[in-house]
Amino acid sequence: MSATPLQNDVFLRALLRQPTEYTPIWLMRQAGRYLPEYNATRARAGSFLSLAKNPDYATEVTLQPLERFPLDASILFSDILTVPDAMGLGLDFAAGEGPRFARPIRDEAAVNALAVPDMASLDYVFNAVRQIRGALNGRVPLIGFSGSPWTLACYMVEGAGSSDYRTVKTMLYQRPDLLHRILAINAEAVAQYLNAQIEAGAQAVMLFDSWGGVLADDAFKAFSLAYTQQVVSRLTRERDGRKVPVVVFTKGGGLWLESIADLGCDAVGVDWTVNLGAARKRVGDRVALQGNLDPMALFGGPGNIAREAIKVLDSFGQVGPGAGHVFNLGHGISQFTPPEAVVELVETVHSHSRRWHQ
Ligand SMILES: Cc1c2[nH]c(c1CCC(=O)O)Cc1[nH]c(c(CCC(=O)O)c1C)Cc1[nH]c(c(CCC(=O)O)c1C)Cc1[nH]c(c(C)c1CCC(=O)O)C2
Repeated sequence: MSATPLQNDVFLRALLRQPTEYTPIWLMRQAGRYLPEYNATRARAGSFLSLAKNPDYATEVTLQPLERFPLDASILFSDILTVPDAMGLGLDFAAGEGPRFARPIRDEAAVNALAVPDMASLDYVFNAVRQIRGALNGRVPLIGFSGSPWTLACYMVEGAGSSDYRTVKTMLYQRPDLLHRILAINAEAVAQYLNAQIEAGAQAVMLFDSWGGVLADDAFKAFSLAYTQQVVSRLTRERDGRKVPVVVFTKGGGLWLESIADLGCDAVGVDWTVNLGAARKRVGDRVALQGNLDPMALFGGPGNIAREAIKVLDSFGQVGPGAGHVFNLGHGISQFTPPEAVVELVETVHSHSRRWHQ
């Protein structure tokens, strides 16, 4: 990997709770359908999957939001479902629908046949990481990511998105042994996958536990948290003399912030239902926090977007010694977001946050 020094490491320092002059910002799903240039590249590629599997296209769309907005981090353009795809489940994105697996894991025979995939089958992801690092040339850090073992299991068992998670929860309550076997395989696969991204040049990594929040309290601990913990404990935490921060984002995880902060990660991502100031009191200075503007606040129109962003910054408050805040949305940006809304958001966060960093 090239040794180009980072020109902007505010994001990495905030995650590590080191002093910064302002609050860094990036947005979940910052490369995506709300950008006309993304839609143009996807049309050339033919489909989402051919875009994501081609490192040239993946590099192009990763950089698109950075050309428009002065964001403080970039995120690998890929998807969390690359791992189950590499396990042979047959991923497909039907037009206008969400993801779908041709061969979901529904019974004991399918669980018996499941294994950690050969990481060589995910080389297109690691090649994209290397190529993006080259194209970034030190502008901002690159975030690698994966789904959490539980969130991946949701898609693997359901075979698609779900409104009630009935299939995977049926397995959870009827045959917890099968679900535990899937989760153990996922934890090992995710750890290898993230370590290979770090090896290829990812400078921070994030685990998306997008469906942790649908679980009952005890089930969250046994089926989500325990396996995220296994992943975090297996990660490479330093590379080329720099720490590689780990962020864990659990959508709907507000009730379990203390437990998530105790995983050994550097930062906890929070959705918009959480009061950031209260969250900070609960986790103390054990971890940095990332979040948490309601993505729909970007539909508020001029002035109102700034007002809502300021509320988030003021809720976190003074970013003194040992504290860290990375501004983000509480979940992915909507495909209907007007790009001008992001201009106002980034400008507001960069300018208003300075008063909290003195
Ligand atoms: C659950 C999940 C998925 N994928 C992801 C998650 C976790 C985050 C979350 O909770 O939202 C993660 C993801 N997916 C994508 C990224 C790219 C990086 C970024 O810019 O943040 C990331 C980090 C690209 C994508 N992944 C997908 C798109 C849209 C595909 C398109 O271009 O048509 C993008 C830009 C497709 C996808 N991928 C997934 C779904 C449910 C869908 C369909 C829904 C939708 O269309 O928004 C699974």
